[in-house]
Amino acid sequence: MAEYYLGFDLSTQQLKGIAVKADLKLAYEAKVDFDADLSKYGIKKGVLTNPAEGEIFAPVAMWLDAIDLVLQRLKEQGLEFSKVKGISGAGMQHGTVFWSKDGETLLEGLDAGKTLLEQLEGKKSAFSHPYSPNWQDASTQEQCDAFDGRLGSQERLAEVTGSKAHHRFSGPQIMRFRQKHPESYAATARISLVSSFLASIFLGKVAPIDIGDVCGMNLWDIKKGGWHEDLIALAAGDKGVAELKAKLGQVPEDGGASFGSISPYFVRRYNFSPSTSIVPFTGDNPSTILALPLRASDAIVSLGTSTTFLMSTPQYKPDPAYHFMNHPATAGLYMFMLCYKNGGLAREHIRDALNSQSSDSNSKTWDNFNQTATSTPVLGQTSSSSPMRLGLFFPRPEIVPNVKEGTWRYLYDAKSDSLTAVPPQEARTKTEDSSWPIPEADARAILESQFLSLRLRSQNLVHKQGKLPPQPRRIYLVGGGAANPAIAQLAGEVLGGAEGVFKLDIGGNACALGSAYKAAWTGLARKGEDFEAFVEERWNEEGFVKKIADGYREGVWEKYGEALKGFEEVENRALEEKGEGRGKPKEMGSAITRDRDPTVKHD
Ligand SMILES: Nc1ncnc2c1ncn2[C@@H]1O[C@H](COP(=O)(O)OP(=O)(O)O)[C@@H](O)[C@H]1O
Ligand SMILES: O=C(CO)[C@@H](O)[C@H](O)COP(=O)(O)O
Repeated sequence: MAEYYLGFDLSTQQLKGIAVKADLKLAYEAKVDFDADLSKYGIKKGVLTNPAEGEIFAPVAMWLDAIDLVLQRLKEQGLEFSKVKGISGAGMQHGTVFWSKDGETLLEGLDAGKTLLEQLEGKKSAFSHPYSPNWQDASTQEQCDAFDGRLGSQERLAEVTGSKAHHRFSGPQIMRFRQKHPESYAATARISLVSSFLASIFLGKVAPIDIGDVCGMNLWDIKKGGWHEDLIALAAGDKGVAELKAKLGQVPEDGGASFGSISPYFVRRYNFSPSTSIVPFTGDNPSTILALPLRASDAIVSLGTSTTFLMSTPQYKPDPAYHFMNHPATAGLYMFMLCYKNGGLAREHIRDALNSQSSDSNSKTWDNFNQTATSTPVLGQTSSSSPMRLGLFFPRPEIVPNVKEGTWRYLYDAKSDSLTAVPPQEARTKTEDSSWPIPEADARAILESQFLSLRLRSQNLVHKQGKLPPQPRRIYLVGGGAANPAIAQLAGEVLGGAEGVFKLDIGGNACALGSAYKAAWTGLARKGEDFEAFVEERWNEEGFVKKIADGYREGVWEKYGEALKGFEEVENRALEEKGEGRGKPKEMGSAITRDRDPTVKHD
């Protein structure tokens, strides 16, 4: 009898669910698109905003609706839930859900004849606050300054927790929630991350936070393997340490140990077997690295709403310029991550500007954007001596670097190492128009800019590839943007990749797939078999991945290397003009000038 393992991904714009068989082959997949399916919540691109305070958040009720809907869709496709042996999942990182004092009782007593929404957001609410702060939120600069200051420096905070303070990280967010909504904070019995919220629904009680995802909070001491007392005191107020620890709960060390069996609600309502195991749900990025048997110097670029760059490494080399987190399945491994807020939506802005000039001005297709990006020469140079076009395109405040929203366009002369600002469109003359036609030149420039930033910050973590200079061995593209051939081409041109640029050829969602693999590993692995060995054994290279673009191109990769210095300077100018937070002048430099020896271990 076939048996299935389910993986979910609750991300910014969708909830996706997929089922794999024991050989890890994809069997079923379904999704709920929040804007298309649940527009009644008034969301746009999955979220609500309060621009006056830089707040971005999502209604928890919408996610409850989405869970019922995605299960219905999986059922309609023919998935027999009684054959599901294990469930895991992932949630967008950093977001918190605040459970009320009634939350756990309501979860435990769910009536299979009613929907989740009716019962958890009904007469009594399971939540002390109806919204979950979203990772795009930028309202916590004051709290971030306090977090960076508490341990003395951004470097020290990064050393202890894996990251300097970030607006979206749960610690600063919880601190602000306590300050802004003291009554709701007092009425909060438990706090979940988005991942552990989703696990809680399936488990029928509040599930623990996962060992990988907990590193996205600025509250967890990675080396100690426990909550950091001083940072908890900062978020909670000095007298509230024990209270906040109780709200957050214990974090199990083993990311693969089952939490127990599925809630009776899903047994009765959807006919799951009562023995279906609920396996720790982790963050969407940690889960994504589980979808591939990553080797040294392999990199994943996730092109969702955010752009993230992910590597799996045994080295813990924290720095304020990026993030380190515990690997979600294997103790002793870490996930290296860069995360950009201006990913998919920033590219869409330029796509829409180009399409608005065409006959079908409302078109949402990428053809125009792709054709324009690939027909523009490398860095916009018409000859090897003409200046390079370097830009930053941030319609929303950015994380890397920490600057407010804005657009910067510069012409860079690599020989004299000088930058000339391109004036805004309304103040431009005809000559300048040809040096940077807007929006045409933006199509290539935004892709180059996004990949140059990744290259700049990851160059210390990649190794020589045979005779080729240090660069990724393979680049794997995942997320919505991975479907785009122009993006794949530019990823290879800028970042290299000795073997090329690849994408998963199994379904549309690496993150949910990674979760389903974890559920399968927990259910099927031999005693002591680690996650990597389990996946490697079942890996079918031809069936699972597909090469979609060349990587390293001699001459082109080196040309982008010449642009890095100018690009770093463009970021510095943006930081000077619109940077946020303490330490803004250091933010960039540290990424390139610090130790260049990738073998150095910090203990
Ligand atoms: N063909 C395409 N080319 C470029 N970007 C695309 C394409 N298809 C989808 N996208 C982008 O993918 C994004 C959604 O990606 P997805 O990984 O599903 O998002 P999330 O996980 O953040 O909800 C959209 O914002 C869109 O910009
Ligand atoms: O904030 C981060 C990671 O630190 C984001 O990557 C979120 O985890 C959201 O991811 P997507 O919705 O873009 O997949």
